[in-house]
Amino acid sequence: MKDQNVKQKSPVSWIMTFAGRYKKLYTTSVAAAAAGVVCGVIPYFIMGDVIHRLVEGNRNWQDYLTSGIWMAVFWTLRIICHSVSTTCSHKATFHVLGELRRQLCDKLSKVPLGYVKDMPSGSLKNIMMERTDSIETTLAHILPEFTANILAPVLVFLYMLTIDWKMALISLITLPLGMLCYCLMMIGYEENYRNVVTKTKTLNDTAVEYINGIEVIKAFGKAKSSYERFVKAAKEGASCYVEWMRKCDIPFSLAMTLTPCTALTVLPFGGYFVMRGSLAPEDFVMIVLLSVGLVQPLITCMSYSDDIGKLKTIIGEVTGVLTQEELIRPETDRKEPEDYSVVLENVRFGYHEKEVLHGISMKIESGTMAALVGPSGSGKSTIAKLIASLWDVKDGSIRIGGVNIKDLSLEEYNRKVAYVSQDNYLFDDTIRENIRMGREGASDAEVEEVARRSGCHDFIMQLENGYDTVVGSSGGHLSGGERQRIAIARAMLKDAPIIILDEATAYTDPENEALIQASVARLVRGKTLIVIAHRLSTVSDADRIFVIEDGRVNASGTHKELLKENDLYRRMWEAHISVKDTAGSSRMEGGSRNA
Ligand SMILES: Nc1ncnc2c1ncn2[C@@H]1O[C@H](COP(=O)(O)OP(=O)(O)OP(=O)(O)O)[C@@H](O)[C@H]1O
Repeated sequence: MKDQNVKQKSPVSWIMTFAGRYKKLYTTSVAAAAAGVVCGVIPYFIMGDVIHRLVEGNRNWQDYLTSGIWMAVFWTLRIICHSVSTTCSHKATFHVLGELRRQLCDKLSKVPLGYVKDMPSGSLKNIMMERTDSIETTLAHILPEFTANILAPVLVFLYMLTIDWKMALISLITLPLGMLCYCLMMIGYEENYRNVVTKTKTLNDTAVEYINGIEVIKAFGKAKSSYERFVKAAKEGASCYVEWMRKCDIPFSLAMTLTPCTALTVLPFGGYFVMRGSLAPEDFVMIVLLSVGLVQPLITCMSYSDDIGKLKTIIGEVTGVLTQEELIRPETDRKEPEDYSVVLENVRFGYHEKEVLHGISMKIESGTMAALVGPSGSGKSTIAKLIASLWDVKDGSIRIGGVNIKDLSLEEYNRKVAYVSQDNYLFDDTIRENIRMGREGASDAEVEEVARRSGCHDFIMQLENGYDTVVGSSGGHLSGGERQRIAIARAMLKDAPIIILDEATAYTDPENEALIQASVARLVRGKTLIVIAHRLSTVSDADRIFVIEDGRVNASGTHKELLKENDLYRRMWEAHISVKDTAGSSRMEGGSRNA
């Protein structure tokens, strides 16, 4: 399905877009609902016939018994049809919801990382879970019940026309008045509903932020102000809803009172026609009975307009996600890279409107180690993320082994590149499974081997359940350094030919960092390694160091060359050495004090 096709569709065709091979179930559901309506109306015809026979003086009780049995049969059939109809529509609806979530999940893996990161943390989850769930009842009931509730009064009205056309029309007099009141209530519906949705979203995002940021909130004594923000959002959400409901009160009550009042017109006019002799008393009784059943289904239909409004808003939100621009990639590789060299040619990129990379060009030979260094905010991580294909360049190109990465499929590309950042996410699973995520199907022995070689086996074995220790949500049961080491082991298990380490050891103490570096160096031998590190000593033996300043490559070369030729690098190196010296001497001072 092309996502663009999802845009601007009516709710029914939108549902059908996701129903796939379950479309037939919806068709069956509607057909069964229609059959149920016919079965539900036939007893009225039989009833009319019974009244006629009674008035004509028929005293044969067997005739009435047969009519009663037929009425029971049709009512039973009506219940069976209703049950078939709802079963089919529910089955189809659960498939639609499943498909919807699958497409949303799939979409998130194809859109640029920035889109996901820029959304408040609660919003996407809210769209995928709560909001999608909330349309289940509407989706399951709308098609069969709308059909039934429209078709039934139409059939009843047609039947009334055959009895007495004037009385049939008279029975509808209050309907337009009721509808008018209902329409008045619906003025500004979409805007009001959107308003409620926005307020609910704000409340949701505030709650998620409050929970996610609880550590900072406590540490900085912000509990009161954060709680107040949450309460304010809750109050605004509630008052916006109450205000809307208050506006609806009078027109809604009038609509609900006027619409079913068929008796107001049918009784006086019918009585008058009977007295004048232009309407048979038995037809009058029948018209009164039918007029009662004429309006109720229409009221039920009107009550769906609320659900349809909600459905439209949710369709808008879901299509908003589904129509997001994806990273432009083919399904399969258009060309096979010759090697694993990485070349950036005049790359320009910006988050939103602000450009942060202003024409970056660099060449990293296959199988070598390159380092990106530079002041904070100069664009190092952005370059790494572009190479890892988390965003698309705005201008220029990135080539792997001579092939533009836009000509490589995302799936294949992900196999070729392993990216480890400062904040690698660990899933709430065991350490073993978190490492195994690097290569599906890796054996326990392979997982342990890579952990040993990445220098995390020892600390894992000290945990209560070793490799079977569950790391908690986002790896919260582990320290920052431990999380990073596991993320490195996971990337090493992937065994990708290009490895990007973006401050991957930032949380690790210098001793452990040196250990990890040595392990990584052994593990990545022969691969292309791109490292970003603030501690310059950890990258001084890189084959090539790129000095990034303000979104541009200021210089490149080996450590020795840059020390000799580049002012910025020399200053950074001197600052790094003096910090190291200070840290070293204070450690020594601390040591002598302790001695
Ligand atoms: N998601 C984002 N949205 C908007 N601007 C961003 C985003 N990520 C980074 N930036 C901006 O882009 C610029 C480059 O950031 P980047 O993280 O690439 O720098 P860096 O050199 O890696 O910094 P550091 O060494 O501190 O990690 C900065 O001005 C930063 O504020």
